[in-house]
Amino acid sequence: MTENIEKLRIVPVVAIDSADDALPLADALSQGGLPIAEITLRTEAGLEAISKLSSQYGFLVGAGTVHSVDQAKQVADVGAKFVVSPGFNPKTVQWCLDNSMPIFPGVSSPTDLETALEFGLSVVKFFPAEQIGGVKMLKALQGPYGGIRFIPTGGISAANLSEYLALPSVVACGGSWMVKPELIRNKQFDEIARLTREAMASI
Ligand SMILES: O=C(O)C(=O)C[C@H](O)[C@H](O)COP(=O)(O)O
Repeated sequence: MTENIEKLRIVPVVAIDSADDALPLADALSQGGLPIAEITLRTEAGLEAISKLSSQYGFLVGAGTVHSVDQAKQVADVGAKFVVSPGFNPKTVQWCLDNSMPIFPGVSSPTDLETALEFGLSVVKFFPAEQIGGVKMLKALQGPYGGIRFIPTGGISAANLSEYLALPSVVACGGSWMVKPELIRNKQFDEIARLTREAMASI
C-alpha cells in the first residue's frame, strides 16, 4: 500500500456531507491526476462514500478519522483499502495488523514513535504536521527514527508541499486544501480538479 501511496505523493483528506457527491469527487480528483482519497468518518456520509468508491476501478479509497476497532471493522466491511487515524490507538492498530488492513496511525512525538516501533510499523501519519514543528521536526526525528517514514498532514497546502516531499522520510502528504468541504458541497468539481492539477504540477 505504501508504494501505491508514494507513487501519488498526495492524499486528499475529505469530509463529505452527501454520499451522492462521492463519484463526481473521485472523477475530479482522477482528472487532476490523483486517483486517491482518504474519506474521513467525520461526517455521517463518510461510510457510504467509502462504500461507493471502493468498487471504482483504478481509484484508491481509504478511511480517515478511524478512532476505534468498531470503526475499523465498519470501513473494512465497506471496502476501504487503508485506514488512517489522527492519533495512535493501540487497539485499532492491532486489529488492523491482525486483519491485514494497512494502517497509518497518527504520531506527534518521539514517544508515539516508540509505540509505533513496538507494533512493527514503518509508516505513520505525522499529525498535525505544521502545528507540531513541520519540516524541522521531521528532520529532527530522522536521526533517531531513521527506519520510520511519514505521511505529514495538517496545515499542508500547495505553498509548503514541496518542502515536505523533498524529505526522504516523507512518503506522501495528506491535506484537504483541494477538497475543502464547501467546494464539495457547492459541487465545484472543476475547481477541485484544477486545484488537484495545480498541486500535482508543483511536485
Ligand atoms: O480527520 C482526521 O482524521 C484528521 O486527522 C484530520 C485531517 O487529516 C486534517 O484535518 C487535514 O488537515 P488540513 O489539510 O489542515 O485540513
